[in-house]
Amino acid sequence: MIDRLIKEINKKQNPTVIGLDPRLEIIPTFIKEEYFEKYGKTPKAVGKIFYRFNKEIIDSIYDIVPAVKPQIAMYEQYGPEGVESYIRTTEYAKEKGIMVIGDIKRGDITSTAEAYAEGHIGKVEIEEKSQDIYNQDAITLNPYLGFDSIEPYVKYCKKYDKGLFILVKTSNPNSGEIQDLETNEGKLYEKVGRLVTKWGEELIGESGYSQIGAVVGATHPEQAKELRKIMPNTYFLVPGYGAQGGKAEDLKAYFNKDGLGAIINSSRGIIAAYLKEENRSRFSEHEFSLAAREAALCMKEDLQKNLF
Ligand SMILES: O=C(O)c1cc(=O)[nH]c(=O)n1[C@@H]1O[C@H](COP(=O)(O)O)[C@@H](O)[C@H]1O
Repeated sequence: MIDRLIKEINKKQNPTVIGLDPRLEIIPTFIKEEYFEKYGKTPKAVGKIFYRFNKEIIDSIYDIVPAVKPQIAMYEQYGPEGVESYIRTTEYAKEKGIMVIGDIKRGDITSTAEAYAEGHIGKVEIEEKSQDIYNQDAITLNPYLGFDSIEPYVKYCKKYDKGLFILVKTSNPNSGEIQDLETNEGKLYEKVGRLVTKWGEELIGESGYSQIGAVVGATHPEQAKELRKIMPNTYFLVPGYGAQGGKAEDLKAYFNKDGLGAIINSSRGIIAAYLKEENRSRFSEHEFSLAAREAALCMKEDLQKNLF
């Protein structure tokens, strides 16, 4: 998976991933009206609305961006119809040749992790067929339960060429409360970084990077510098650019000298670009996907200018 991702990043000359985090308040009114009229104000309508919105976003960016990262909470909150919308979205992204990082942030004991792993990055046996239900190339995981909660996923990474991005230093303001605690081996996030590196050693691909990556927030460049040293073969998924205040000029430390090693995420900054103050007079709500494309190209340019 990591070799495929790097190939896409190189091909598109763009180390970014667009977050597909739909919320009703950012969806254009004309889309909401269409489906609310047909299905009433129901979870079914919301599922259709999200898919319609995502499909147009994917159509507008699939040729310039290597991957999308749908955040499953936005869909799960609407029950089965929301989850169906998530699955249709990942299916469509794959159809358009764009990679999918499923932001599912799971973490549980081995027996439960087995089910999560089989369902999300393995194949489930139904009707004598094995099926990849969620169409994800990689997923995010929470490592707080230790290696026996991660191991079940590793098996499927090997078997089906999938990847993991494990939370090491998250972007949120309170991340330090636990992640920055001092241990006898440095800060906790450094210790977790070393563990993730060790877990990934047996999954290093041709590119020299492991299929087991790490999540390192764009809002913590100082910590990223330390982690980059500890984790030379680990790819960083870097959320927090844009809406959370992460700036391109701070992101150099997340990359290795080879110009690889990190993929930067932006969700609201791209998919809700048409709602930005400066864009309101330039794009109508019918042009939300044009605004998203322009924002994705701006992000690419911003990174290229400041990083390489
Ligand atoms: O794993 C993640 O993707 C993640 C980790 C983290 O430390 N911080 C973080 O913001 N995220 C996710 O990245 C996305 C950020 O969205 P925006 O702030 O809108 O760009 C959301 O889907 C978050 O759930």
